[in-house]
Amino acid sequence: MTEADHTVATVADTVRAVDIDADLDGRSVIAVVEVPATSANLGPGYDALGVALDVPMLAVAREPGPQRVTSHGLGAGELPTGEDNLVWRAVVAWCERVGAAVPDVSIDVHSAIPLERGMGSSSAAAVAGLALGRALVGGPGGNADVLELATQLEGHPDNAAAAIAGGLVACLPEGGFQRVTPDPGLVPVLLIPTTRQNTGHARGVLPVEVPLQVAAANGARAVATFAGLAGLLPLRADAMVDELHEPPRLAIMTTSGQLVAGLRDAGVPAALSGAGPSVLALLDDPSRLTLVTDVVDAVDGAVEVLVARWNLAGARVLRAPVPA
Ligand SMILES: Nc1ncnc2c1ncn2[C@@H]1O[C@H](COP(=O)(O)OP(=O)(O)O)[C@@H](O)[C@H]1O
Ligand SMILES: N[C@@H](CCOP(=O)(O)O)C(=O)O
Repeated sequence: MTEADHTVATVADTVRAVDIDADLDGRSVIAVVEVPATSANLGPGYDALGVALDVPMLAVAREPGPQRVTSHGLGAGELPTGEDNLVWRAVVAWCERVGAAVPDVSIDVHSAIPLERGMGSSSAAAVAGLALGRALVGGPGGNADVLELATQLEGHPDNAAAAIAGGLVACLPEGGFQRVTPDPGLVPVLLIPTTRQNTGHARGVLPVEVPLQVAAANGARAVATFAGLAGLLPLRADAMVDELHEPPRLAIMTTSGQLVAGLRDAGVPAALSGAGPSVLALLDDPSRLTLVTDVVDAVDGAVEVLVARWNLAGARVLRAPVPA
């Protein structure tokens, strides 16, 4: 299966229907974790704000099989199957952190999170591996160690924090984050172009320095965006405007630029999702979806419209070994 063959919505249904207790080739299940997709930045909250969405990744550890990692769903056929796979590297990172021997397991990953689309696939993979490692070998509970290791693997904390805790998060520069429940009256809609954007590359186009006034204005809008998403104030389209990372990124992602501009012109709060190319729009009334589809119909390039829901649970252990 290639990503072009299936929509995120149909693959998400397939992943939700996976029988996580099924043996495979006689190899029984040892541990299972589920991790959500995420949308980071939310406009002005570069490397700081993130939300979790109901698009799942499942990682199932079984007795060892022919390869270390097998990917199903989105990413199958292109992701590494050996010890260089990010999910496995995260399992190893957790074991090293807690001083445990790395267990000899094979992992099946079932993912509906498309690669390099700005929906946090790499963070989900890292958090899945760390959570699976903890389920397999134990170690400290809480979020701190998982977030620290995921941030090391990723280079930024925003997706990882949302993937760990679910909901809406604000990451603090010195580490850690604060989480709130996003406004249940807001509907997150993802516009997912078929094109891809490697996050590392999209970080490389950003300026090293910005003027003080730009930084100050961005900070003000980030506060208004967080308050709006948390349901404390109405979410305004002009609050989600960013001047740090979106201008250089939208200059290299034409369809995303058209989507963001069209949505904001229509008064719909919207932002580049993560490093793109997907775009996140927020609707305070589901009937406003036609405003979104009108903008999508007007742009160049194919775009999937995914009406999503908030994920509030974050990373969950669905099966774990019974302690001896
Ligand atoms: N299911 C997965 N298993 C292993 N690695 C993954 C998985 N999903 C994503 N990755 C890794 O993350 C990379 C994509 O990360 P990135 O460029 O940050 O885009 P995204 O916006 O999707 O996070 C992939 O090329 C791969 O290396
Ligand atoms: N803050 C990061 C977020 C990247 O998210 P992704 O889903 O595109 O990996 C950034 O803007 O680089």
